[in-house]
Amino acid sequence: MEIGILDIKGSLPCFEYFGNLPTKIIDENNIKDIKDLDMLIIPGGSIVESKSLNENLKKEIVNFDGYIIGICSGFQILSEKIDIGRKSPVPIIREGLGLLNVEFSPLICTDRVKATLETDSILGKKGTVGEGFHCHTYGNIKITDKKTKPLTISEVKKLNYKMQKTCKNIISGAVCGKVIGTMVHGFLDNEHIRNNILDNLKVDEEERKKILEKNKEVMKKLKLRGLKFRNNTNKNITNTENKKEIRGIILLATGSESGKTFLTTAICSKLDGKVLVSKIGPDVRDIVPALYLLREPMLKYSSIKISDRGWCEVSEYLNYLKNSNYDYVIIEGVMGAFTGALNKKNYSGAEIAKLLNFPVYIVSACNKSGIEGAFVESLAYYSLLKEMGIKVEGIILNRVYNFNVFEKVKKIGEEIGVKVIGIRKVEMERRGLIPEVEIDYEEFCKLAMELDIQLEIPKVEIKGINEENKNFEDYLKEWSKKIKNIT
Ligand SMILES: NC(=O)CC[C@H](N)C(=O)O
Repeated sequence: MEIGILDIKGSLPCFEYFGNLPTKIIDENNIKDIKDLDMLIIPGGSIVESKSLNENLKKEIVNFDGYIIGICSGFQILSEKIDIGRKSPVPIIREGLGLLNVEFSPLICTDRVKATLETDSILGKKGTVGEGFHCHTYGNIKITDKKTKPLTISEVKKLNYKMQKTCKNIISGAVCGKVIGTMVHGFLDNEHIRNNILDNLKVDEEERKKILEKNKEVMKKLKLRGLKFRNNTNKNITNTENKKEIRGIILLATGSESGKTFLTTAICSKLDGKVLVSKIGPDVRDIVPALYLLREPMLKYSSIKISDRGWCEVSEYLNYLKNSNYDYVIIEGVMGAFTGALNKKNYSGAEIAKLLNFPVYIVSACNKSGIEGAFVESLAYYSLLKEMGIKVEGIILNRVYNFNVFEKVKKIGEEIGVKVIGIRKVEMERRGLIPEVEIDYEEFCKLAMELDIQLEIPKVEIKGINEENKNFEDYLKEWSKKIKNIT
């Protein structure tokens, strides 16, 4: 039994485990081997956005007569067409392979879901339920012909950033003969789904063992291939020592669109060792570029809940870290550090940073109020975060366009003991580099790797939740009084 996993530009072969089924890596160099496979798994990623399929690869996939399972991006390329024109006044249509009679258009979802099989397939009988998660920008599915049947229905709560009043069932997969597609990542990692596949392919015990053995090797290789993205090629990507220190930071911004995702990705590209990258709040799409270069899987711990939104509670997160062997933990904040703080308790990035008790860097971009304005704004954030008892490691001014000016604010920072780091402006105006509308992981990661960024990442002590009775309003009042005293 030979099960291929496609590892090409923009694909995420380590995002999930695919039931530990893959026994062979298929890339640009051995596409001729596709025809000899029993099954081809096409992972998620930005395969459409990265324009990764060349004519030869297309031909091999279309002519392949074994099973094909496409997940998310892998599903999209099996369809007829994909409109990736999010926030574009006109649709931006990319042709798919047409193996499934499906059309895709923008629909954002990052929920963890229960998904139910709508029809019998090698994944199991109709009515079988599995778990997994969505992580897409273009996930609206229209089936255009009866030949193709809905495969999975997902129960979702949040679509296009909006909480639904009640849980909604959306079509999340399609099947036509031996071609299968689903948006649900991790679906094959459900033990019973994996077993159904092996049963339906009539794989005996002996062969199952062989598959597992081969899969271990495949996983190792896939992971090592990711090193091409690490600037720091000490090649130490697995930390085997038990008790050792974890270093970590949280990037909290003064507002959205400050380039947090780009910085998170760039920082991860410089690190050596085992890295956990997580997002405060539910929008796990932001950490996918970092996972792309780290070749780490998306985990429940990839999203830290902010109020009731997201995947795992702060306490669960800290527990997980306590028993982990990570060298680094990089956490990307959400919107501005204080956005939502007066709304409900623990509704802001700053409050989550406090609960985690991790050091923080404040990120402020210079493109709105200039280097001067960004510095002033960050200082205000700095002092209020301090007021809240949060450790602030420093200020990162992003998109610095003039280093003479920057040096002046840096010096002023030095005089008061505040570390100010300047990151040069990177030209990122075109689609494919803007996470919010379209992102090509390969291009985005290449740019991130080239970024010169040197940060002190301090040791963190993983304790229990750092909870206090005071709420944000109290801190804000106290801090405001101090400002009043200046006048
Ligand atoms: N996770 C994925 O495979 C994402 C697919 C595609 N890039 C989208 O955002 O819709």
